[in-house]
Amino acid sequence: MSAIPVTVLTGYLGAGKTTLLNRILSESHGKRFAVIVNEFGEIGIDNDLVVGADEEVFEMNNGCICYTVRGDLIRIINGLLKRKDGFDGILIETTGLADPAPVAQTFFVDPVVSKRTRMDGIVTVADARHLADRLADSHEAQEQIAFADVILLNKIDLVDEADMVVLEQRIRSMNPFARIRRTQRCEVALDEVIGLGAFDLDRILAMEPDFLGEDDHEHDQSVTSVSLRQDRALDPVAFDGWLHTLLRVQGTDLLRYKGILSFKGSDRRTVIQGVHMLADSANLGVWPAGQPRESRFVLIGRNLDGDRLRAGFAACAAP
Ligand SMILES: Nc1nc2c(ncn2[C@@H]2O[C@H](COP(=O)(O)OP(=O)(O)OP(=O)(O)O)[C@@H](O)[C@H]2O)c(=O)[nH]1
Repeated sequence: MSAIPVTVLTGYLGAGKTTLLNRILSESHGKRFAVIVNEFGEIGIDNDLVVGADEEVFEMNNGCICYTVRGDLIRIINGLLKRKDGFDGILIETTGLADPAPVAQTFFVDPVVSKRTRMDGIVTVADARHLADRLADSHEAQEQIAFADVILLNKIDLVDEADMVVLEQRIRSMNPFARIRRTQRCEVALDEVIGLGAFDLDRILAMEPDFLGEDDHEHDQSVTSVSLRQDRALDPVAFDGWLHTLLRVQGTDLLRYKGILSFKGSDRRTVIQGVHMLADSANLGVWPAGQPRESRFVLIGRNLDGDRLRAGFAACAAP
């Protein structure tokens, strides 16, 4: 049974999450998605999405299944995995104020859920008109940008080109790895947000975030990123120890990390990714012919000490 890709959709209040969901629920894309709307907290979702607000589960006429979560996310997903009619993907909307981390972590923690699903990506919808203000005053808004694999910079009709460029630079300085898409009413091809596969890792890791200002102190921003590379194969025990210690000591600061690693004694590519303290690893298959077996690991978070991280990672190289 292949693992079902899960996409977490996040974004500040009013950014356009429901607009994107409506698009997915009503477009004829020929795919079957299960959409889980996280209704914890007092922030309801738009009535046009929740057709029958009393029901927990309902099917849209394009085949998508919509769930509103009033109970436990794991219970809902377990129920969903028991359904005989398969899914092409699961999409979870978190409320605008929610920290996406616990939702993303669910997929690494629960044994059944982590076996049957895989985190495909985190999509953040940002309101281009208000993002700069929110980044200044909201911790959640910063985290939503830092976590993202894809950022829809939405409501571009309300912002001029010069402001957009500044905004994109600002986003880049916080998260050099995310794919940024400018949208109006979240108009975006579905395969830009769903089915990214392994977080688009190859593309992300192929970038040179060092050029994008990881140690750039011009911006007084607490969220930064560090990218690590190593030509020599890693010692699995040393890496495990280093990562465990790092997560124990700095897990709360680590918003997101992901990497493709080459371990001594293995001809497979290992993917490691995580959110805060919880990490997950998987095998990507053998290294493609002609591709250097280089380990690459990127971290996004607060209070990251680049030199220390580089030294720690370098020490994981196998003798
Ligand atoms: N001008 C403009 N308005 C938009 C755009 N996209 C969405 N909106 C409007 O912005 C408002 C908020 O959009 P929603 O999709 O409800 O946003 P949300 O993130 O789901 O909001 P919450 O669920 O309250 O957090 C709605 O009135 C939308 O019609 C856009 O590209 N341009």
